[in-house]
Amino acid sequence: MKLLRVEADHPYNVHIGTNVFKFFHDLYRDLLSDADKIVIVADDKVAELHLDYLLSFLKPFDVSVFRIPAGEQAKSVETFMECHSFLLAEGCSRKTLLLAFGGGATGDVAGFVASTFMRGIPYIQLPTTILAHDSAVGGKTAINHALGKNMIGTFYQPKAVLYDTKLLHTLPAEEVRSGMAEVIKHAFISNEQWLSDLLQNRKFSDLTDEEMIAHLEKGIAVKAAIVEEDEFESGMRKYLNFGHTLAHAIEGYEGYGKITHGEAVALGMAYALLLSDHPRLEEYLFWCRSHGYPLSKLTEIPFDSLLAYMKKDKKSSRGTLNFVLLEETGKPFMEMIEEKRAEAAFQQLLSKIGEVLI
Ligand SMILES: O=C(O)C(=O)C[C@@H](O)[C@H](O)[C@H](O)COP(=O)(O)O
Repeated sequence: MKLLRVEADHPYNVHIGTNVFKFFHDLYRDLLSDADKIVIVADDKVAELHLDYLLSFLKPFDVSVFRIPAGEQAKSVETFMECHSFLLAEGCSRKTLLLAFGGGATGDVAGFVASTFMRGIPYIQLPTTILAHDSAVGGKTAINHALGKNMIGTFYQPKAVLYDTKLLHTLPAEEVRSGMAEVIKHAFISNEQWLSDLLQNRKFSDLTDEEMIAHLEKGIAVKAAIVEEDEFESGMRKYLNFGHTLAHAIEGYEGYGKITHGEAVALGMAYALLLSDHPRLEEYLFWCRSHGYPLSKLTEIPFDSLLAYMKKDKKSSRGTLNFVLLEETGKPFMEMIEEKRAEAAFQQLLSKIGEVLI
C-alpha cells in the first residue's frame, strides 16, 4: 500500500493499492468508532459487484447502505434530495460518517451531500474507477444543472481516500478509457517524460497492476501538489481543468452520461492542444484513435451549441472564453480566446481529425 498526503486546510491521506480496504479498520479506528452511524452511498453497479467485499471490513459497525444510480445520472437534484431523505429517515446526525463508494459521479454527489447534511458531516472517498483517482482527491463536490456541468457544488475535503485498486479489475473498457484520459491530462500539465511513456500506444489492457498503480500515484501527486497551493481555485488549480472547457460543453450538449466524462475530456484536450499549437497534437490524435476515443463525435456537434455552454464555464466571467493552454508540456497557463479564433480552431481540429480518421 502506498500513502500520499494532501496538505489542504484539513489535511488527509490517500491510501492506494490492492486490498487497502483490509487496513480500513486499523487506519481509521477512531473515525469509524466515533460515528453514531456509518452510511455508505454506493453506485448501484458497484454495489452489485463489490458491496459485500467492503462490508466484510466494516463488520463491527452500524452500517446502512443507500444505493444511487450508476454514473453521471446520479448527479441530479433528485438523487441529492433522496440521499438527504435517507439520512434523515435513518436518524443520522452530525456524528454520522458517510462513505462515498463508486466512481467520480458517486464521489461528487455523495461529497456534496456530506457537505450539506446538517451543514456538514465527515466523509471518506472510496473510489472504484481510474477516473476517480482525480475526482476523489481535492474536495470538489457537485451535481449538474441542465445549463452546465458541476454548476451546484462545494469545496469540501474528505477525511481520507481509500483507493482499493483490486476493484479496477471489473471496469468495462469504456471506463478504463475514460479514466486514462484524466491520467494523460495530469501528464500533459506536469511531465514530458511521463507523457511520452503514455503516448507509446500500449493497449490499456496490457498495463500491469503495478504500472497502473504507478500512473495513478503520479496523477494523484500532481493533483495533490496543486490543491495544496490553491485549494479553492483562485489561480493554479484551474490548470487541472485542462481539456474541461470543451469537455463540459460536449457533456452538456449530449446529455450527462451519454458520453463518459473522460472521453469528453480527451476531445477537449485535443482542442486545447490545437489552441496551444502543441507539437504533440497529431501524435495525441493517433493515440486517441488507437484507444477508441470518439473523435468523430466532434464532427456531429454544431460549434455554436458548444460555444453557448463554454461561455458559462466556471473559469469564465461575463461570457468570455477562458482555456487552460500549454506553453509546452508541464507549463500550463490560462488564456482568454476570442470567439472567432475559437471557431477557426475548432474547424481546424475537425480537418485534422478527418485526416487521422481516414
Ligand atoms: O479538481 C479540479 O480542480 C479539477 O478541475 C479536476 C477535474 O478533472 C474534475 O473533472 C473536476 O470535477 C472539474 O471541476 P469543475 O470545477 O470544472 O466542474
